[in-house]
Amino acid sequence: MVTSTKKEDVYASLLLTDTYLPGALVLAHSLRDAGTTKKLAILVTPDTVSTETVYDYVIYVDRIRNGKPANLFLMNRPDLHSAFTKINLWKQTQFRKIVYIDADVVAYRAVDELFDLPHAFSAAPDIGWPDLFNTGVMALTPNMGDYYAMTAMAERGISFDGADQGLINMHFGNTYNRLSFTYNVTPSAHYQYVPAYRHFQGSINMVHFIGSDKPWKQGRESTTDAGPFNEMTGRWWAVYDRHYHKEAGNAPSIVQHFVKGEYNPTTRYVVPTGEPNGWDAQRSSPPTNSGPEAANFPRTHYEMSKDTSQFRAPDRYPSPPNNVSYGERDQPKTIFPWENNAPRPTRVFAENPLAPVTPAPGSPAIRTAPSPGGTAWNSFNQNNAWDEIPQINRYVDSMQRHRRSRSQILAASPGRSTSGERQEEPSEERRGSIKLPAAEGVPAQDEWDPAAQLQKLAKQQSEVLLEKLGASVPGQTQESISVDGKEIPHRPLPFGSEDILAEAPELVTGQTTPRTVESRSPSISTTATIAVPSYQGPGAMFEKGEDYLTQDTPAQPTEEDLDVLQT
Ligand SMILES: O=c1ccn([C@@H]2O[C@H](COP(=O)(O)OP(=O)(O)O[C@H]3O[C@H](CO)[C@@H](O)[C@H](O)[C@H]3O)[C@@H](O)[C@H]2O)c(=O)[nH]1
Ligand SMILES: [Mn+2]
Repeated sequence: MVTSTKKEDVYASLLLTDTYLPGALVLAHSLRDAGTTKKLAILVTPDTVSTETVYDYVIYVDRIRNGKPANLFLMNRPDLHSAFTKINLWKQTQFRKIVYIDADVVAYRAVDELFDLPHAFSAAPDIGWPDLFNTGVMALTPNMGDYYAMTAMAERGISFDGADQGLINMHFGNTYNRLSFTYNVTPSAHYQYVPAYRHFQGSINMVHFIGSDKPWKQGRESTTDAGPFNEMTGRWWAVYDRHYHKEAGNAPSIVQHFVKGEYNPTTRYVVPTGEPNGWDAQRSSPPTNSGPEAANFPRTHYEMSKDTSQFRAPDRYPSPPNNVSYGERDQPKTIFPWENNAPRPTRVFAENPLAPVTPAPGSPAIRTAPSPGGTAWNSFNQNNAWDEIPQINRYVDSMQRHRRSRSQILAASPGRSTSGERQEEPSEERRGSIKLPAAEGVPAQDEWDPAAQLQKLAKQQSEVLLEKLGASVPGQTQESISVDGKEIPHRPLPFGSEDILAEAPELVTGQTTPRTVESRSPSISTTATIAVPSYQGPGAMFEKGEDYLTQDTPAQPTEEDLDVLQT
C-alpha cells in the first residue's frame, strides 16, 4: 500500500549565533511583507540562545564544525567554522522543496516561483567567481543521498573555502540549475556593477550582504553616500525600522541588542564639558556661545618658599643599588656574524707619539714643535722653494721691474750685460724710494736717440749672426753657435730642408732684420736665432692691468674680396 503524503514547501534560513538574529528576522519579515504564501523555517543549533516566533518552524539541528578550518583563513572568515551545518537542509525530507536563504539577505519580493522549478538543485552565480554558485540562495529538493555524500565530505573537511559554499560546489559541480543573479544580488564595487545595477535594478528579487560587514553590524549611519550599496542597505533598514525600530514600541530589546547604535541609546556617554547644554564632543562641534577651552584647565598655584633657614646637606645620602651590573652579562645577544669577531675598539689620542700622524702641510703647530719621536716629517725640506732657488727670485724681481718701469728698461736694454746688475734695481724700488737712483753707465735722456740706437743694435746682431752662419756647412756636423753670449745648440735639420738652408746666407745679407729672415724662411730662423716670439697674445710677461691687443686689426680686403663686395 502506497501512502501519498503531500509534502510542504518552505523557505528556510539558518541561525548559528544570536549575532545574526536581526538578519534572520528582517529576512522573514521581508518575505512576509512581500506576501509570500509559503511557510518559513529556520534551522537553529541547540546553543543558539534566542528563537523568535516570526518563523513557522524552528528546527534544531546538530552543529557541524569544520575540523580542518585552514581554508577559512583564505577568505579571512574563521567565524564560518560551523557553516557546514547548512548541509542539514538536505536532511529535512519532511519538506517537498526548500528555498534556502542566508540570514544576511533581504527580499525585495516573494520569490515563490522558485518552488515551481523542476530541478533538484538551483543556485545563482557567485560574484567572486561566477562559474561557482553562491550558497546564500538555493532552491533544493531534500534527499538523504545528497545529505550523506556531503556529510562525508564535511567530516573529512573537503571544501576549498573551508565552509559550505566550497563543499556544496564541489559536490554538485556544474550539474546545477543556474538562477538569475537577480535572485542573489551582491553589492560590489566592480567596474561593470554600477551601470548594470542601474540597468537591472527594477528586476532585483533579493539582495545578499556577503562578507563580515552586515548592515546591522555597521549601523545605519555607516553609509550615507548615494549609490547602489546605500540604496540596498536602505532597503534592509526599511524592513528593520518597520518592525524593530526603537520607537515602534513593541520591538524586543534582544534584537536591538545586536544592532549597532540601537541598543540602550538613551544612556549614551556624554562628555562632561561644564557647558550648560551638555555638549557631546563626539557628536557635534562646540556650541557657538561656549567659553574658551583653557577655562576648563586645572589650576595649580605655586609659591616661593618662605623658609629662611639655610640648607643643610644630610649626613649621608643613600648608597646606589649594588645589584646593578654593566658587565658582559648585560650585553644583548649577538645577531650578525661580524658582531662575534669584531676587532677590539681602539682610540687614538693626539699626544700619542706612537700614533702615525699625517700632518697637514704648513701646519704651524707641527713645524714649530716637531714630534720628539722623529718621524719622516722632519726629513722634509721645510723651506720655500723661492727662497732657495735664485733663478726664481730673479724672475720674480724682473717681473716686478718690468711692470714698474717697462719703458725705462726697454730703452736701457742695449746696455744691460749681466743679470746680476739688474737684480739690484727693483729691490731699491720695493723699499719704497720714489726717486729712482741714477743708473750707472746709462746715458741721459736727452742724449739718447731710440731710433738710432735700435738701428745700431740690429746691425750689430746681423753681423754676429752672419759671422756664425758663414762658418756653417750644410749637411755636416757643426759646432754649437753662440749669439750674444747665448749658446744655440746645433740641431739636425728636418729631412728635405737641406736646400732651403743653402739659401739662408743670401736671405740675411745687407740690413735686413731678423724679422725679415723669419718671415721669408721660418725653418732657418728657428734653427739660427729666436729673434721674434712665435705667439701674438699675452705670455709670461703679461700682468694684470697691462694693455694688450685682444683683437687683430682687420686686414685690408684683397682684390678678390673687393670684387665680391662690389658686385
Ligand atoms: O556567526 C554566524 C555565521 C553564520 N551564520 C549563518 O550562516 C550564514 C552564512 O554566513 P554569512 O556570514 O552570511 O556568509 P557570507 O558572507 O554570505 O559568505 C559566503 O560564504 C559562506 C560560506 O561558504 C556561505 O555560507 C555564504 O552563503 C556565502 O555567501 C549566515 O547567513 C547565517 O545564516 C550565523 O548564523 N552565525
Ligand atoms: Mn550570506
